[in-house]
Amino acid sequence: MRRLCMAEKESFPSGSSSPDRSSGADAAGTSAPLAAAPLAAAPLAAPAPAPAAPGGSALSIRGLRKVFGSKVAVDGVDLEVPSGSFYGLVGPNGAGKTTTLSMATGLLRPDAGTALVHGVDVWQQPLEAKRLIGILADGVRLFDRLTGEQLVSYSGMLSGMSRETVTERAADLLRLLDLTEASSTLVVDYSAGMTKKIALACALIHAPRLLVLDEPFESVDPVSAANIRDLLHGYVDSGGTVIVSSHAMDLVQRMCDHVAIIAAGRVLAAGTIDEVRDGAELEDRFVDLVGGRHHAEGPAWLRLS
Ligand SMILES: Nc1ncnc2c1ncn2[C@@H]1O[C@H](COP(=O)(O)OP(=O)(O)OP(=O)(O)O)[C@@H](O)[C@H]1O
Repeated sequence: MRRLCMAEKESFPSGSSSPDRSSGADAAGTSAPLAAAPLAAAPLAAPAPAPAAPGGSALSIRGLRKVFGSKVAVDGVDLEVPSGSFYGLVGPNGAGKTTTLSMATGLLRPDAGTALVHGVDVWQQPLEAKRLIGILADGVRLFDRLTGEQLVSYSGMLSGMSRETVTERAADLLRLLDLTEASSTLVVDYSAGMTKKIALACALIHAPRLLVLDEPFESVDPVSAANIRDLLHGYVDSGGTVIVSSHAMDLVQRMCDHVAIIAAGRVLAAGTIDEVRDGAELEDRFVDLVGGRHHAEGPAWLRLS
């Protein structure tokens, strides 16, 4: 969230770039560390080769922990995200989803624990790890005085791709995300949904092995959301891995093959969708596990008759 911007500035190791520094490393507001990591040009739907992944995990998290003052935001999270999976991360507001994903992708330094992306330690080998990751972070600022096309193109060029490849991919992404008409508009003038989509394009342009998307469908219209789902399914079918945090349980149940339910900084359940929902609807299982339903009609003053 907005707070993340501050945390990021403090959390980057010396020698690596904070996502919102003016180095230009983070045209997407999300992928600054990629700037110093030249990437081989690759077709959009064919993620770049990755080091061998022990156990076939795209992301392996062990004992991640983060404390803000007296608030334990993430309290020893373990997660195993299989390579080639479409993984949903769900939890109530303030559960620690954004904090967990930020630590797992190198945006926020953990107090404890490790995160391996395809076997590469995100905090020990940050540049190598970040080549493998595309991030749509929630609430991180973009370079919004660029046009949509410039923002996506610079994200690609900062990843080391040739201008020709970047131009081709940027045009593909703008078209797929229904942003071609708005390609010359400054991002600051975009709607919330358009901003989300352009940030997604920035996360995709270097064809990462792992896509981490925090609330990618928030504010996005239904047609664009359907197009994005198709795009992501095609990416997963080609060998990529998607982790998506969302509050839309029905969407996660339909779209993902794995899910983890997180609350108060801990994982309450994780596995395939069928394992976690255990014969019930995912939403009902979520409410059962997380609790907090009030079953009240609200205060008397709010009842109009
Ligand atoms: N930089 C920060 N400083 C202080 N507290 C923070 C910071 N970032 C997160 N928190 C706290 O950590 C907890 C987890 O926040 P986080 O944003 O990870 O939750 P979330 O599951 O993503 O929530 P939501 O679904 O509402 O987006 C919350 O209590 C939040 O207030």
